[in-house]
Amino acid sequence: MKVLKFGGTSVGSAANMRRVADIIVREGASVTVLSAMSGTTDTLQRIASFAAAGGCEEEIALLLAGLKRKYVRCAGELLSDGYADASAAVERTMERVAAEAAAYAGEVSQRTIIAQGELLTTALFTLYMKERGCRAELLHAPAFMYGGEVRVDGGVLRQSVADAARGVYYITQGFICTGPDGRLDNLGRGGSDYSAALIGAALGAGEVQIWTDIDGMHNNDPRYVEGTFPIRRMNFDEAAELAYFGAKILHPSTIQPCKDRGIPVLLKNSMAPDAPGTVISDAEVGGHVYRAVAAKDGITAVRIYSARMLMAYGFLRRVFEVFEKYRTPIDMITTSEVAVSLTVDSDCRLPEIIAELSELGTVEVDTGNSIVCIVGRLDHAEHGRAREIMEAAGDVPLKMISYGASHRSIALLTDTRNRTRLLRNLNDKLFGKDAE
Ligand SMILES: Nc1ncnc2c1ncn2[C@@H]1O[C@H](COP(=O)(O)OP(=O)(O)O)[C@@H](O)[C@H]1O
Ligand SMILES: N[C@@H](CC(=O)OP(=O)(O)O)C(=O)O
Repeated sequence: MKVLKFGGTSVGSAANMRRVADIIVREGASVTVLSAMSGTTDTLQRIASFAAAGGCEEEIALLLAGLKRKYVRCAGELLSDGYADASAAVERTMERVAAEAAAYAGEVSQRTIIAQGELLTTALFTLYMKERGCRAELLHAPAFMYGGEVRVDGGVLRQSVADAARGVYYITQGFICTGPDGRLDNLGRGGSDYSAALIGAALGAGEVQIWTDIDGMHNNDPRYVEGTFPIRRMNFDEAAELAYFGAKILHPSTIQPCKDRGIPVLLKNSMAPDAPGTVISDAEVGGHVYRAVAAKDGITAVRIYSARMLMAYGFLRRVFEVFEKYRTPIDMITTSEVAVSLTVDSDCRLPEIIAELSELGTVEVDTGNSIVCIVGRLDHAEHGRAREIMEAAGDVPLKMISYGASHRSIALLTDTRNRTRLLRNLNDKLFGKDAE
């Protein structure tokens, strides 16, 4: 059984959706997970923000009209028999978003609004599959996907896809789920990859395929660095480190469910389906020491100075408890005699966190940073690795270095203004022309 996921760019137009349908049929996909057409979730998020601010009816109407045009045009180019159903679905969705925005009731409305992109895209695409003569069925992901302590109701899911072996193509939404309060919720931005991995794991799939707009995981971020190349095979742990530290192609939580069940993950290009892509599995991959570099922006560094830390135990526990209380994960951490520095990628609870940390010592907050992570076989017993990396970084100022927690990665913190230069320096020095 194969589970395939297509990202927003892969379903971003009628032409791309046709390509996606070809791939689904060619691969014999049992379950297909779709994101919303590219740009939709951002627009819905903006509508929700305007609704939260209040008094922005015009802005909301303008955004809704744009969305409606995009979906109606797509339906027009894609469908003939199914067009009337599709445009009725578009109309209903726009009305629902408008009503939710008008009666905005905080986070619950926000979640409902941003869920509509996946719901509409999958509805449209299922109509198209049917029009092509395929036996396609639309599955409502929140019926089996749960957020909070994320889980899939395997019983409900297996029952829902019972006819997969008889050639039915099941289409479902990535990203969305039922929240702990029983209402529509989501798995966080970019979460459709995670949906596919969870569904694959729950069904014991033979393979999870993540289809995007690039030929697999590259050795560096192609948005900032020229001459990057795809990595053909990766180990689960390497891929997890890269996704965690920013490789945008993969949501950070995607690898674990597949690793737990030993299910290979393939990263493929929907614009070039015959390109080999990247295979991620539990096989140890030999070869070059340095595998890839990734960057994550929007990082805030928090430093806590306290003489009480000197020779004390229990201090770090108290610091961690504050982050735990506000459900804010820590990415990097370094300590000195009287200070601890750590980084977070979410600043939504930062005011409360800082207020509580201030009871432990003097707190300094430094925003606008990036983590750049080098992933490879970084055997700590080998001579000269750290020097090699530092020399490659060159004169880029580094604010924190995290080395030693894993044999697979070293993470560097720098001001985001230096991120591209650091990525390029590392690319030039750590990856020779013959690297893959
Ligand atoms: N290491 C990397 N390898 C491949 N792509 C990367 C990497 N880092 C960043 N990217 C970017 O990620 C993009 C794909 O992002 P993604 O969110 O998966 O798209 P979608 O969900 O629309 O399919 C690529 O177009 C590429 O620019
Ligand atoms: N549509 C959601 C979920 C998602 O995963 O999208 P994509 O696969 O296009 O990154 C988002 O934009 O966050």
